[in-house]
Order: sequence, then structure tokens, then C-alpha cells
Amino acid sequence: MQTAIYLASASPRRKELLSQLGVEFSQFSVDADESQFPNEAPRDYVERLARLKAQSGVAMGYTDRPVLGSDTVVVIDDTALGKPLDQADFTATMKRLSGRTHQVMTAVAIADSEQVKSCLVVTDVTFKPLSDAEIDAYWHSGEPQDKAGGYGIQGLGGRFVSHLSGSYFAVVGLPLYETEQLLNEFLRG
Ligand SMILES: Cc1cn([C@H]2C[C@H](O)[C@@H](COP(=O)(O)OP(=O)(O)OP(=O)(O)O)O2)c(=O)[nH]c1=O
Repeated sequence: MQTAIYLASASPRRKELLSQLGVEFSQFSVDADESQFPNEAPRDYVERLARLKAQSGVAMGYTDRPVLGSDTVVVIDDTALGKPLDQADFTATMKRLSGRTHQVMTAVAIADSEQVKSCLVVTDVTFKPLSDAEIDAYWHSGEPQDKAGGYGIQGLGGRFVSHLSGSYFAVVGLPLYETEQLLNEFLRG
């Protein structure tokens, strides 16, 4: 693809994934308010945040190319989990995910000063039952701290996943197929 865009993200994973599409881009980070509205459904929340990130980039003055923003949350029992606040929060999350299936929701949005388009990708991820020792060791690996839901499927956390249905790349932070489709749709106007 010959298009040049902006990636409104501080995430090294998103940078790597977008590179896999062969799109030329430069990256900057936006400081969006990521709080969830009361009674906001997780799927609405994650899509709103992706759009907010893309549109914040446009508002910051990145107007000469389309701006791509994305957001990922882990959803269990209809509750959206972001990055762990501390070890206790992380441990509670892992106990909740242990031996069960949860959803990873990733939204992608592309905006310029005239339009914004977005899509949502939902992936079912099943964890094996986790022991207290595994949970403790995983926290001390340093991997969970900056990850939505407290794990990285692409890293040490991959061993917890017994089944996945959907987009692996969306779980890591940016769905490749859907992002390319969205970009093509956006460029058609
Ligand atoms: C579930 C899961 C999440 N993650 C990551 C993807 C995202 O980078 C992060 C979710 O946090 P986000 O708030 O979506 O993104 P971010 O803060 O890292 O980056 P930015 O807002 O600047 O775009 O968790 C993994 O890397 N692997 C996984 O398996």
C-alpha cells in the first residue's frame, strides 16, 4: 500500500503490526482521557476510545495525512479490564481469567478533518487454569504491567492460552486484515 498515515499510539506492538501492512507512517502519542462512562458497554467504550485517539491526533494538528488510533480491552463478565493498577489488581484479574473464556476487544479508527471511520474486532481467548505460583511468577516477569487485561499473548503469557477464536493480531493490539480493509474504505471516502 502506498499511502502515508500517522499512528496515534505510544505502543511498540502497534508500530510493529502496522509495519507488517507495508504502510508508510510516523508515530506520535496522544494523551486521551481513557475513563469509561457509567453504564457504557465495553464494545462502545473501546470503539469510542479508538475514535478519540484518532480524532485527538487531528485536533493536535496532524491534518496532512489520515490518523490511525486503536484501543484494546479485555472483557470478562461484561466488564472491561484495562492495564493492571498493581499486583493485587493483576492477581484478581488472573484468577478471574483462569480456566475461562474472555473476549479481547480491539477497535481501530482512522480520521482526518473530514471523516472518521472505525471498526471493532472481538476475539475469544480461553485460558488454562492458573496456579497461584504461575500468577505470581508472571507478575514478577515484568510483562503484565503495560498490557490490557494484564497479559501479553505474544510473550510469556502465550502459554496460558489454550484456545483462540478470532484475530491473534487484534489481541496483540492491531488486527491486520481489518485495519487494511478500513484504510482502503477510508481512502475511498
Ligand atoms: C491482551 C493483550 C494486550 N496487549 C497490549 C496491546 C496494547 O498495547 C495494550 C492495551 O492498551 P491500550 O490502552 O489499548 O494501548 P497503549 O496504551 O499500549 O497504546 P496507545 O493508547 O498509545 O495506542 O495491551 C498485548 O500486547 N498483548 C495482549 O495479549
